Amino acid sequence: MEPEAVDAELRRHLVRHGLLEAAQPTCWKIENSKLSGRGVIASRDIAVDELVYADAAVVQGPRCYSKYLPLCVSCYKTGCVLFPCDRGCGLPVCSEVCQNDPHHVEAECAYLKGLEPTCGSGWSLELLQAVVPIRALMLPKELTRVFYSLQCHEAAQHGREVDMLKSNVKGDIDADDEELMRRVCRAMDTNSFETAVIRGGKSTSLRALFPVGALTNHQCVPNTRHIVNAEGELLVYAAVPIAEGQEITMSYADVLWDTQMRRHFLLATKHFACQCPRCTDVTECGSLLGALSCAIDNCQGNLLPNTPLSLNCPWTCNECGLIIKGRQISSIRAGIIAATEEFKYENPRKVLRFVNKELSLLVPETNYVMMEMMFRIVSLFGRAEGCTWSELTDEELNIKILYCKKLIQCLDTLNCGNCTKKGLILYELYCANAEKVKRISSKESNVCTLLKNQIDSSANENVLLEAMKILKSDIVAPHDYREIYNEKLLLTQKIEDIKII
Ligand SMILES: C[S@@+](CC[C@H](N)C(=O)[O-])C[C@H]1O[C@@H](n2cnc3c(N)ncnc32)[C@H](O)[C@@H]1O
Repeated sequence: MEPEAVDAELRRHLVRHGLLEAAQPTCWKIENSKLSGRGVIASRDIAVDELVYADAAVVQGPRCYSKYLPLCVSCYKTGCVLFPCDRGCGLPVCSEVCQNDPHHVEAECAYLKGLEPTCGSGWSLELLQAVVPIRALMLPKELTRVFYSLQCHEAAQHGREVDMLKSNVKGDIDADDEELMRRVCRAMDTNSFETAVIRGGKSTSLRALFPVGALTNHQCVPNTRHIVNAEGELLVYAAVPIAEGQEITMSYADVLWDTQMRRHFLLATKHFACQCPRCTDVTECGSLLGALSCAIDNCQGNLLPNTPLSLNCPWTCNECGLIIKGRQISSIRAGIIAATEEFKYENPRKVLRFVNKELSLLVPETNYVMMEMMFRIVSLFGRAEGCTWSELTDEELNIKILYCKKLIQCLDTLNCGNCTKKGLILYELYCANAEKVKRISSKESNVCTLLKNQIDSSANENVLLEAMKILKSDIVAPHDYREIYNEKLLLTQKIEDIKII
């Protein structure tokens, strides 16, 4: 579909959801992109932190990976007792209320019952994975049209949900329904976003199709960040100032991954070979996220790829000039990744021991695996079982603060601006600083130290404000963040009310 027609379709979608007034100007337009196909282009200068667009999902539901399942098909609760829906649709629910929820009864439940699931009195994980394309069948015509305006991966694996559906029911599927469901699967694999809902204080990962989001192309240093709010809307903000005519981009991969990791992921999941400025730069914008330690004794240099876009190129040390073949680099990388996998999901203290005793001997501190481990320690110190705030030693608290600063420095070197990851790390830094101030206040009686502590405490409030400016009402932020955010929001509203009175 031509950019102008897609632009009009998207505007109708946003107006239908009350996210745009008819004829209201926007700071974006859909045009042909220099990156690929069509893209979202800035129609005027956009300031940092300005809302670029808010988008509503056309369809939302369980992800198609058993890792994120099972869950209740109605409320999406996980980690609870699930039982098969009494109506015999073959899907799991967690309560009578969920079983009788009209959204479930009138949609996937009615459709599946008609097809006679083969799981008998049980429920099927495979049918649960097919819920999103089934839900798309119930959408009004103007919404199914959206799926035909989007780019779609054509490979055979995109549509396995429909294959799973067919092998789990006795009845025949209407040919038109199958065609639409396969289109939906392909469109979801190309364009869907990971979203989440909070149930029982825990977040469940879901997938959703946001049409304007689906037109937003990728860059490894994107100029936006995005959050999903409690209403399930996608909110896209400028992470850096964006000039009129520039393409609005987001990252489909983790910004802290190195070039090989990101390019491999993008090729495998989104079927394109990224050639953005970061991917072509040997140092990855100076971050050295891909660098490996030189193999020569006492050499402090870094091994860097000669031509980063080619997977098997030789790597050269930037100090001593040592050249290592691409094949050897691949096996070194594979060894590091395998060693890391073992510790990745361990208790954070074990991760820290691994970082200090093993990883630091294998890779320089700038390497992305190191960053990944630091991020894990930062996210879990203060929260994980056995490592709650009162259980952390002073030394561990200082390590958390140090890692927060290193991670922020890396994001700033990449020029990621006010990206979501920075917001999350700033919040962790705020929490760790606050704990440190609390500890000093309870131990000290020296007036000068207490005064300095008070100054540190008020400076720390600015760190919290910075984090809040970025994360806003993001539902995947830690639950204690969301509590603080809501409290501050309430306070601001009260002050506004007083001003009006
Ligand atoms: C969500 S769509 C983006 C919109 C798409 N350009 C269109 O015209 O509908 C994702 C697909 O766009 C393409 N794409 C996005 N960013 C790209 C980039 N930086 N370089 C090359 N292709 C890209 C890839 O084919 C990817 O699978």
